[in-house]
Amino acid sequence: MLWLDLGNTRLKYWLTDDIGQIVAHDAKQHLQAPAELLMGLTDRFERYAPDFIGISSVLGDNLNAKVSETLSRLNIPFEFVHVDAAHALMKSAYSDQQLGCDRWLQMLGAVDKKKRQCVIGCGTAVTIDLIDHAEHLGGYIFPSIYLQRESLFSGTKQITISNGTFDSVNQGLTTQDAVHRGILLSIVGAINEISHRHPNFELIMTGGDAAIISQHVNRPVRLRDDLLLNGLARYFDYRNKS
Ligand SMILES: Nc1ncnc2c1ncn2[C@@H]1O[C@H](COP(=O)(O)OP(=O)(O)OP(=O)(O)O)[C@@H](O)[C@H]1O
Ligand SMILES: CC(C)(CO)[C@@H](O)C(=O)NCCC(=O)O
Ligand SMILES: [K+]
Repeated sequence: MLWLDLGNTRLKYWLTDDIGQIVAHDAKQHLQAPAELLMGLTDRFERYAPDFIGISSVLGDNLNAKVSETLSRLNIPFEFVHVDAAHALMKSAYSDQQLGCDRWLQMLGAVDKKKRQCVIGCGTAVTIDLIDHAEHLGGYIFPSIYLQRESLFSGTKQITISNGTFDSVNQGLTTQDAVHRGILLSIVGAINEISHRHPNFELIMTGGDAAIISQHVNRPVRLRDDLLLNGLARYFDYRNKS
């Protein structure tokens, strides 16, 4: 099987064998041109010769149509995931017309009906979702630390582009430190507040910035980099059985 994750920043793919082991994987910045990037990958995908391609996309109908057009040339069956708020593995009170596919799949990949869970995705946006015994209660969406920094750069005169690091939540004494520490605190503070309100929810983090952020969270965090892939596998596995 070939699995595709079309995110706002990167395109990721995984090739898995019959027992679900990853045999090839890559992640590439798509610079808002995912269909073009896919075009460049079609030779490789043809060589992989998967029997099916399962797709998570948060790119919207227009880009998804272009992606479909590109994939049609491969003569390999493919299918986009559609969020289902009434799915047997997890019910959701969230509008399934709106809930991002990546968010939903990350939850589907983590969900355990015996647990209370807080799933935090740290990609282009940071998402925080609460799940109570396989019932999604809703969540929060924040701009990532990088998006927050860009908005300060573009919306102010005196804060100019700099390449500081997000490594502390203590008060800063320079513009660069104040910006980076303030932004990191906005997300870490929110996570700590949410975890304080929901003390018996297990904290699970995934995505590119999970390691940077989790260091400052004041409760144990489970880092998982396989949630979306696991969600994709569960989704299509379930579909094939029903
Ligand atoms: N200057 C930057 N601007 C934006 N993102 C950056 C920058 N530098 C690094 N990044 C990384 O790009 C990542 C976004 O892609 P990543 O693959 O990590 O997460 P993701 O959840 O897959 O994102 P998405 O699915 O939205 O593409 C951010 O998590 C961040 O670590
Ligand atoms: C929040 C993001 C950007 C995270 O990648 C994505 O899941 C998305 O575009 N979601 C749609 C909005 C929503 O989830 O309510
Ligand atoms: K948008």
